[in-house]
Amino acid sequence: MLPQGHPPVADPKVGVLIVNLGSPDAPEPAAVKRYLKEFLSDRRVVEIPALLWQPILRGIILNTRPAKSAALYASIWDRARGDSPLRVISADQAAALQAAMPDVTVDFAMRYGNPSIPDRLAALKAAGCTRILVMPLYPQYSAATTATVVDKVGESLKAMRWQPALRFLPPYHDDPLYISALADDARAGLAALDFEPDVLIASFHGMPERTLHLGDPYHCHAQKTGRLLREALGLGEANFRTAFQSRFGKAEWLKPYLDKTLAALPEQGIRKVAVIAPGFSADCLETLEEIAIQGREIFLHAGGTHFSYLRCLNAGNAGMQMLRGLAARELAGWRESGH
Ligand SMILES: C=CC1=C(C)c2cc3[nH]c(cc4nc(cc5[nH]c(cc1n2)c(C)c5CCC(=O)O)C(CCC(=O)O)=C4C)c(C)c3C=C
Ligand SMILES: [Fe+2]
Ligand SMILES: [Fe+2]
Repeated sequence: MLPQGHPPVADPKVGVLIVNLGSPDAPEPAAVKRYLKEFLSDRRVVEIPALLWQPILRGIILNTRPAKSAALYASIWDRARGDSPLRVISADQAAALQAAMPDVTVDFAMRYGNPSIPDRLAALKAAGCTRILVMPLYPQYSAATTATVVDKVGESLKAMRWQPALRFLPPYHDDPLYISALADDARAGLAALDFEPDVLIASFHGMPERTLHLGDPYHCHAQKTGRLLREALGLGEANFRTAFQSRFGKAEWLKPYLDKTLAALPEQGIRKVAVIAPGFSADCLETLEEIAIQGREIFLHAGGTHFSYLRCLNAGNAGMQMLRGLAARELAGWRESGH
């Protein structure tokens, strides 16, 4: 019994918060503008001094890009559920993880936009979670993704008197659980095609090339995932490529670029390709639009005959088995303690 006048105390619980990048609230210019303003003002995402960058962002980018991006978002929006694919899939992943781990409280948040990290951390705390495992669903570490989740969690905890204990899922780019989930899913995806690809392309989101020289391990993590996936699938180097997509701005980004690769393959006699996106835990604008729509057009226009995009792990069996395994490992010692 608590003494009279003592603030209420919930039964201590363990929480899990899965986090992905985020989407605008609606496929409309005003919502995209709000989202891009938050995203592109993050100094880990655009590493240009704010005094230089903010006038470009507010004066040019936020006046031109939202209308274009909103149209692209509209082309992939999940109409049935009235939401962005990334948010819909994140919700499904959280629900499936919750069903598999009834003794912990699972929720999801988006780094930019909604549901926000401070909001969901506050909800987990209110539900009694004194220990929280944060799982940034980025297999490959980068300062622009993984680190900024940690930053935001830290910022959110600044406002809390009674902070929960925290753990963070480390990058899992070479984890056997991840590689075998990718390989199993890729094998099933390839077997379901009505053609046999000459080449499988593993496409990763790009990063500015200078981040590699500044010590960001993202490029190395992506290359290693690509190699391990190729080996797990038993493919030779001639039948596999790693590429980087979604270049943003005028600087050099990690190469080879996906669009240039797709445009060049047909003249090398490679006319049938499948593309997989192992760096994305959930399908989103960058996969459903940039690869599956734009990538296909580029390849077929260049003389390719067969193109297929293999979807992400999403909330499917292989991916959920992996997330359960990763979560169970990172929670070791917490669940058993009765918290
Ligand atoms: C998976 C890893 C990701 C890395 C690394 C990454 C780096 C990065 N991204 C931008 C700029 C943009 N990215 C955008 C969308 C977007 N990016 C990722 C993931 C990574 N980004 C995802 C999952 C998504 C899709 C979100 C969705 O709602 O579906 C966009 C917005 C879309 C647009 O307007 O075209 C921008 C802009 C930079 C600058 C960067 C590294 C420095
Ligand atoms: Fe991005
Ligand atoms: Fe490297």
